[in-house]
Amino acid sequence: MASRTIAEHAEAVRELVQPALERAAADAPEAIGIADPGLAGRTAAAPLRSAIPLPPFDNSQMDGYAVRASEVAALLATDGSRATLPIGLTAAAGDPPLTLAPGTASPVMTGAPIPHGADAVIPIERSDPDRFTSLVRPGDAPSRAPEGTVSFSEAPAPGTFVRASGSDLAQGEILVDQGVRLTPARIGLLANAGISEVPVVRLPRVLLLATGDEVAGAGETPRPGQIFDANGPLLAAALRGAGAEVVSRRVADQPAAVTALLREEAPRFDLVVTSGGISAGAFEVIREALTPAGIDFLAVAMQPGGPQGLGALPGGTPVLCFPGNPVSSALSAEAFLLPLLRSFAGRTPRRSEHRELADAVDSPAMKHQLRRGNLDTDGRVRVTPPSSHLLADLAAAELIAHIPLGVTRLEAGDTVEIWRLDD
Ligand SMILES: Nc1nc2c(c(=O)[nH]1)N[C@H]1C(S)=C(S)[C@@H](COP(=O)(O)OP(=O)(O)OC[C@H]3O[C@@H](n4cnc5c(N)ncnc54)[C@H](O)[C@@H]3O)O[C@H]1N2
Ligand code: MOO
Repeated sequence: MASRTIAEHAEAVRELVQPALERAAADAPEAIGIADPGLAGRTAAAPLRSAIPLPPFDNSQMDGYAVRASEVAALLATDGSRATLPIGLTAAAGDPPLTLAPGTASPVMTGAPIPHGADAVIPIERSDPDRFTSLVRPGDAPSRAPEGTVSFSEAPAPGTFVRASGSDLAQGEILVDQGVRLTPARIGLLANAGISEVPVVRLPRVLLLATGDEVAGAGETPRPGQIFDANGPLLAAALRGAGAEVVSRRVADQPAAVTALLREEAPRFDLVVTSGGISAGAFEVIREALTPAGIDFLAVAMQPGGPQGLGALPGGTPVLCFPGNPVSSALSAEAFLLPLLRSFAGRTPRRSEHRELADAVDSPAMKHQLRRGNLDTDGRVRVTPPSSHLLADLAAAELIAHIPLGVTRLEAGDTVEIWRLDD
């Protein structure tokens, strides 16, 4: 069996899978409602521009009085310490804009349209009295008229506490560009501009096949010798988390059953991922079913995750075959597939850092070793044992430490590359 480096196999997987992802991106976009939580994390399929300026109209940044700055300045120039103005009609948020009568100050609430004629807002706490004494809105009974006066001791500069129309985004500007991932803030921005449906790139569709007669599904009663399926749910979660739509199937250890299932179902998917049944045993269902179809089974110089398979199925759908040990399956996805899906979904790659090891680590000379671990309180890397059935250790890990090919031992204090498993 030929043995490849992680980088070489990652490149082979990229060459196989990337064209399928690109075909998915070229498909007709899906429209998702702006308030649908499923919009989060999707990718915009077209540039979206704002039909309106944001904010759409000049509005107040404070609860206070809308004034003409020049009138307040002129009164202060005369009196020296106080500018006193009759109180005008009140502008509340949601009201249509009113007109500020000359020589008056209008109570205005945060978010309310700045009255025509006003050009500044004086916050209520800088007004005398520092509470509203007369609040009459244009729609109130005709018999009611605003009463009393309000005084100010400072003249605001024009524009003070006015949120100008278009100051967030001008009309016609791009809200979200094509290919951009829809974060909560971007969804909020689109909503603010009145977009009700967003065209998004359809998700890559992955058929996930967990094999193994020893594997019982959730809710089943395992027979003696059986274990519960960990890889199906683990890989489904990993692929979904990286931005794929996943359909999971379990199949008996019969090559004919695998072949029939794939012939029937694979053409509807962008990618097939299998777990288990690919190594040197006597009953390697995936290897037996797919070798005649030209799928390549090989060894990557990597532990865990050494045995791998890849190729295109007869209908053209690419298939990746991961080894059955749960940690091997998880790290195969982590090393080869998730980076492609994350990048397709507009996500940043896993953060890679270099950190000191807390303890010495041994590693086979001819393999990259991917050890799971955590940072200790001094920020040094502490790894767990290497066996690929230790799923509880992976579940508790915050990082993967990469001990490169050719390195047999790293001492405490040596630097090691880590990938952070933040999300
Ligand atoms: N003689 C050799 N034996 C093995 C070799 C080898 O080179 N020579 N490689 C070992 C390595 S490394 C790995 S990894 C495994 C890979 O084997 P398979 O991909 O064929 O996987 P299985 O044999 O089907 O299963 C391995 C292991 O994982 C458990 N498993 C499988 N599916 C699931 C699942 N869905 N959920 C939970 N656990 C699962 C399965 O019961 C086995 O214990 O081969 C080594 N052997
Ligand atoms: O490669 Mo296996 O994945 O070491 O356990």
